[in-house]
Amino acid sequence: MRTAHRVETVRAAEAELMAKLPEGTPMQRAAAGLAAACCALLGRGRVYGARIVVLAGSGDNGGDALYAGARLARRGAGVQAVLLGSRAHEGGLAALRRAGGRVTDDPFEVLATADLVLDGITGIGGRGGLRPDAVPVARAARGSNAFVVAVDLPSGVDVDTGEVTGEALRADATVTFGTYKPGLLIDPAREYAGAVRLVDIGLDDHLPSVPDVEALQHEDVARMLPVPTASSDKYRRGVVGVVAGSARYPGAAVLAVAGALRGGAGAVRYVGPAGEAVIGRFPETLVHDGPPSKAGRVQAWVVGPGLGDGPGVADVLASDVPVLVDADGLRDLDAAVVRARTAPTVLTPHAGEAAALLGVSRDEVEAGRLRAVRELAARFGATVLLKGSTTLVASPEGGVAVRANPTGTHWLATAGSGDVLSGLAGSLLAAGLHPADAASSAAYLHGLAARRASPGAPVSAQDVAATLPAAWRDVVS
Ligand SMILES: NC(=O)C1=CN([C@@H]2O[C@H](COP(=O)(O)OP(=O)(O)OC[C@H]3O[C@@H](n4cnc5c(N)ncnc54)[C@H](OP(=O)(O)O)[C@@H]3O)[C@@H](O)[C@H]2O)[C@@H](O)CC1
Ligand SMILES: Nc1ncnc2c1ncn2[C@@H]1O[C@H](COP(=O)(O)OP(=O)(O)O)[C@@H](O)[C@H]1O
Ligand SMILES: [K+]
Repeated sequence: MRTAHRVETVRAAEAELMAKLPEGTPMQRAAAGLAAACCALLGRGRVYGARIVVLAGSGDNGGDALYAGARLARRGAGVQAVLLGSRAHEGGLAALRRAGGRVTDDPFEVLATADLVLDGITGIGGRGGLRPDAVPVARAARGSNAFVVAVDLPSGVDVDTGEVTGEALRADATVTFGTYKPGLLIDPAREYAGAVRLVDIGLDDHLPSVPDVEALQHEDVARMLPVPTASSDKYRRGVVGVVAGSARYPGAAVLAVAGALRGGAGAVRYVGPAGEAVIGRFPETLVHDGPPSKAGRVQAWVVGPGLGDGPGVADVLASDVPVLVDADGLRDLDAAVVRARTAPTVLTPHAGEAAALLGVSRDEVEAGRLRAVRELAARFGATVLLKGSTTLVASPEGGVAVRANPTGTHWLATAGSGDVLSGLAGSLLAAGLHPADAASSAAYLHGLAARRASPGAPVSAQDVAATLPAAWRDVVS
């Protein structure tokens, strides 16, 4: 599990750590880790003679960058510092000078020929986008051929939320200290960070056990996924009911069932008007064309994909088993009805559906995904999976981390892929997973399957569904 903590928590942990250690030790650990990462990025034998530019703001983020610059200068790199902001970190600047580094007053000249740029303009102390004096320098850095390494986080992004409200410096890689920060796991800021490396500075013992945001890794998902045993039968493994599709959108039913069949439930029961299309494609499905409450026992329902104005939502919400509501099922969803349910509910809106549920604009949701997903979970008393470039999963209970999905590809923005996801997550719910585990492991497998089905090229929803078993195998092996 990768865990991320907000600034306030990091500051408190750092204060405890600093009280235990000689002054300046955490910064030296950060700078050593940063310099080592830069050496690895430059490659063996490439540090000596490398042209490195340090962009140093007025705070400790600049201090980290300057001390790392000093270490690189001692290994033979030519290091030039560009001082931005009201002052420079005294110790870092002195160390750089002692090591042979220089301060330049022509940032554009040195950036034009740089191999590597260290972005130490702002770290966790930055507020808002870059200030006007830093903007042209940041643009020149990005426009150069240099590899840009963000120190702790890309300057100009919001650390705690992943929002980017002004100008920020897009990095190729980020070296972050002590713990991930939420903004490094959530778009749009995540895209500014590039590949992220974590440097241990001894903070772990001082951080709370529950982070603000976390991202699953293979081994976490492997622990959650159901495994049949000798005593399993199709009913004990769980039956998932899928209420989806309409005369207009029969394909949504087929795709939701395709996802559900790969999710570990023992059987999939389809309820709705697209039974023929479903059976034609997946004869193993049990179909029923009456109301869901008369379809027979299920352990979890999925309702909504391609449903149009079709019936079924109220019936399913009145059941006493977990329910996942997606797509058309989310339209005009009554928070009081969801809150009154005795079994868990999972909502899986995309940004447009989330915006409608919250009564705000789609842009607002996309710019502030973390706030939106938390607000929806609290308002509906439900687990909420907010889809999009970073899929987030929030739980209704307080004191639980939001999960940011690290897999996926922008090619997933294709019609029907959300239907596959809802079927998959519903199946995992029926198999007995906790709602947040079902939702987040489904998003993880779905994103992995999309990448695996068609690396770097367009992918269809059917391809994603068909590749789910391979993604599952990757995770558990
Ligand atoms: N504490 C520790 O143990 C460790 C901390 N570590 C490191 O310290 C970093 C945090 O350092 P920090 O607190 O000094 O803040 P930091 O991010 O450098 O920026 C502060 C200054 O920037 C300015 N500024 C603000 N907004 C701006 C903007 N939009 N655009 C431009 N400038 C802006 C403003 O200064 P002003 O110019 O107003 O005087 C403000 O005071 C942390 O990220 C990590 O790298 C590591 O060494 C590990 C150990
Ligand atoms: N820009 C993007 N980058 C990565 N994944 C995306 C992006 N946009 C959408 N997705 C993913 O694609 C899927 C689309 O789901 P949805 O919007 O419900 O489409 P549909 O209703 O057509 O099935 C979701 O899993 C979502 O997270
Ligand atoms: K930075």
